[in-house]
Amino acid sequence: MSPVVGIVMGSDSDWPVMEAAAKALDEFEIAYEVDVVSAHRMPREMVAYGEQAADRGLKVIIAGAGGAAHLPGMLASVTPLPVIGVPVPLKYLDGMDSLLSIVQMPAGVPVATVSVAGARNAGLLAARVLAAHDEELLGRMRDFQQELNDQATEKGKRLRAKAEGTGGGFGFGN
Ligand SMILES: Nc1c(C(=O)O)ncn1[C@@H]1O[C@H](COP(=O)(O)O)[C@@H](O)[C@H]1O
Repeated sequence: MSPVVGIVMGSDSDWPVMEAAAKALDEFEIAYEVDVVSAHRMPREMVAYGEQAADRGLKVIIAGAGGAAHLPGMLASVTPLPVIGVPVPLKYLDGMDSLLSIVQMPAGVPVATVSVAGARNAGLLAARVLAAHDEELLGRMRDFQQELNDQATEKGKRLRAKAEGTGGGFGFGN
């Protein structure tokens, strides 16, 4: 299967965070590619990647970067595809620098920014974008959401049982 999602990052040091996006796509059996593409360190290659992405068959780009994280925004400026930005936290500033570098895009150049280190949600959001035009994938996303619902309900049940054991505990669910 040829990749429909491009997962790119400013450095291979971002992979421990970005891996969660790949895992989410694996769960939905969505084909993706992974690469290092840095706006700062390899600007010409970055522009080429963004310009060619749609013609190569990609439908969504997930771009993660840390610090002065210009990669997601720069990619969004050269591709018509949806770009999801992942702020990668570095040693200093707890990812606030990455978040603010990605989230405040000028009007006309959107980047869908997820939370700091929120690569799993980036993968899930990419799956939802693809599911909008894919009934089968949409069904799997619904199943996934039901599973989340069931898990949360189960957690509530366990918590109430535990609280009842200590003399307290009540809830609206049964
Ligand atoms: N933010 C960017 C960009 C960019 O935005 O083009 N290129 C690399 N980087 C970031 O620099 C950090 C440190 O990289 P190194 O670990 O290679 O020194 C990484 O988080 C990377 O995403």
